[in-house]
Amino acid sequence: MRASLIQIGVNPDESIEARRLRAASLVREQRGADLVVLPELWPVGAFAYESFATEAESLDGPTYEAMSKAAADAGVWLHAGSIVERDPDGPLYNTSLVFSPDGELARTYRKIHRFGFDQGEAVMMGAGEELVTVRLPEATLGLATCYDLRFPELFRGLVDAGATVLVIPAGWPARRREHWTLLARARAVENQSYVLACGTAGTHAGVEQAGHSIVVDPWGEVLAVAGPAEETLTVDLDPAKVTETREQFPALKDRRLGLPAPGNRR
Ligand SMILES: O=C(O)CCC(=O)C(=O)O
Repeated sequence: MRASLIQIGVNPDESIEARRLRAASLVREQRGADLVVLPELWPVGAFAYESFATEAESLDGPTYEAMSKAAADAGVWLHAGSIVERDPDGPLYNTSLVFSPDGELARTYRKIHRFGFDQGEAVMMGAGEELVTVRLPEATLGLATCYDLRFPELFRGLVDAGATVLVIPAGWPARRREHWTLLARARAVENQSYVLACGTAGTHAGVEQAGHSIVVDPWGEVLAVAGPAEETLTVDLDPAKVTETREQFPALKDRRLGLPAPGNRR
């Protein structure tokens, strides 16, 4: 199963329209891959809070249009990263779009853990309430976005729902790059799953992006890692390795769930 992670640059000197065209053409170049992944909020930039309301799109908006065509032209499964979704009946959401190789919108995922504490995304966007997996012929994707990476219980939920490849588009800041790499490897090891973590490159809204998109196998080995600049990583995954790892080192079977809360026993 060949996966390509497009670590696209999000510098403000490029218009959103131009970036959409460029992203579509980068996706088309990945013909021959099984799965292509773009990062979080790449059209607008994850920290461009002042543009969220004006650049919000409906689920059949311009990013949908461009990515649906690009997936169909390339004949690939496309995790098109996320957009600022305008829900006509609700708040804005940070929503990922996954397309099948015929360009159909297969699933959407609204980011569950909003970043910013009491500011930014955390107050400007609604929180997703649903775990999402996507069945591909070779693997089951478990979807998460950026800050979600810090919440291991989300990934356990995805694994319990059958996920074998955890896909994490992000707009991670450079100043916490160590956390990004460490958490991506931790999520792979503890869940005995592939991790595809695709970040953005460049600087926007004054926030330097970490880049360093990373692919980790179910044993925690780093298969590929990008540099800080725009780059596409292409990696061959072996879906059987998930089953093998889970059978040969069956730690997931040793979980002890439902233990009582701490008591007062001495
Ligand atoms: O958790 C972090 O350090 C970064 C999270 C983030 O930038 C985001 O979710 O947009």
